[in-house]
Amino acid sequence: MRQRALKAHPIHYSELHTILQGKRLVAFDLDGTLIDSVPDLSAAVGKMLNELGLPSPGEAKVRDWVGNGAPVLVERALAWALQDTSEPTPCYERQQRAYDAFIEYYGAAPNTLTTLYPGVKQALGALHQQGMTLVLITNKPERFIEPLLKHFELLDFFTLWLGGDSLAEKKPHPLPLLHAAQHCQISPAECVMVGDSRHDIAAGKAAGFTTLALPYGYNHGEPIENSHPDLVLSSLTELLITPPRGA
Ligand SMILES: O=C(O)COP(=O)(O)O
Ligand SMILES: [Mg+2]
Repeated sequence: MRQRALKAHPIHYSELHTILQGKRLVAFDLDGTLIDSVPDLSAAVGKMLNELGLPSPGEAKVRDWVGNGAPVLVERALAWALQDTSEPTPCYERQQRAYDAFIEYYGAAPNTLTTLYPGVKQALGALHQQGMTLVLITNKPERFIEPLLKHFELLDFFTLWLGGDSLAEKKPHPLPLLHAAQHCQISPAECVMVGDSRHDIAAGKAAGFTTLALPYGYNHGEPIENSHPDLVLSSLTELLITPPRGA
């Protein structure tokens, strides 16, 4: 059942300061955290299903299917489209054809309808300026990361980016987070994971990172508060709050 997200309370400087104190690395999720990519993902899913003679699901459904990487997104879309047909479980060939078509359609138009969320560039810029090491950890296939970051002029902020297919495990497994920390020679206790889904928060907790959540992204229709992150921001603009006068 879809629940209404709890309204994040306004963040006080001291709260954020405590969370970020002594931190040296911030790992950002991509879809639903930095970019609202569902319109383009949904268009590609629709074209893929139409090519197979199946109906388009529309953006609202796709929004709830994003978060476990492209193969699972395609699996969920096929399961929805085939549920009332004589082939409720697609054969391997159909699954593979669907995945290849999705990758082709999404690769052809990954940033036509996709937009940056408020405060993203400013927050990344401010953290980078403060000397924080920034990494990007998404479950999206790695091939799409660099073109998207380039398109939105975010690439230069990041030291490292990992996709769902970059390593043997993806979020909610802690491996990509631990890999990033080790690569940057920073201990997990000095790292923060910022994301919109339960997979980001679970991976962050399992890796020993502090966890910050955004409530506006894609979390399978559930409030992110259910995952008990260390702090919920209402937007990345809140990372820009400055000390109160005299603090
Ligand atoms: O491709 C996905 O499933 C979503 O990727 P994310 O990890 O950037 O939210
Ligand atoms: Mg996400």
